[in-house]
Amino acid sequence: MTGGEETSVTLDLLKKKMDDFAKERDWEKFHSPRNLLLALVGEVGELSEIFQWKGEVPKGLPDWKENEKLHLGEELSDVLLYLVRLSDICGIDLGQAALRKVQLNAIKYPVKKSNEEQVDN
Ligand SMILES: Nc1ccn([C@H]2C[C@H](O)[C@@H](COP(=O)(O)OP(=O)(O)OP(=O)(O)O)O2)c(=O)n1
Repeated sequence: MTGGEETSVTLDLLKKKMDDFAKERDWEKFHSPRNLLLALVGEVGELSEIFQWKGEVPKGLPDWKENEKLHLGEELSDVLLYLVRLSDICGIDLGQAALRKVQLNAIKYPVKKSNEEQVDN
């Protein structure tokens, strides 16, 4: 189910691939923040359609056919690629921003406190 030659995929590599893709087609004019956001939301919709009406599905999707998983990978990728591109076009370092957010989450939800909350619930 691999679609590329790269062994290590980084956000920077995906950013570069999207930039090359747009430049080669002279599509940079279409990749405005608003257009990319709308494209991203559209792809989230396509991703949601895959799960729509299925009810809850077990982790790992053991009963799914290979072509269904391939399709899921494609829609997840569209979401990721537009998110990476939107971040780049907005001048946001997505990797650094996400790392910072993980740290903020840990401060907001300390381990001990969240364990106590689980017991309370
Ligand atoms: N102006 C565009 C159009 C497409 N893409 C790239 C990013 C996405 O990864 C993918 C989206 O392509 P489509 O709009 O053809 O969407 P799908 O691949 O989901 O096809 P469909 O909507 O027919 O299922 O192509 C892009 O960067 N800029």
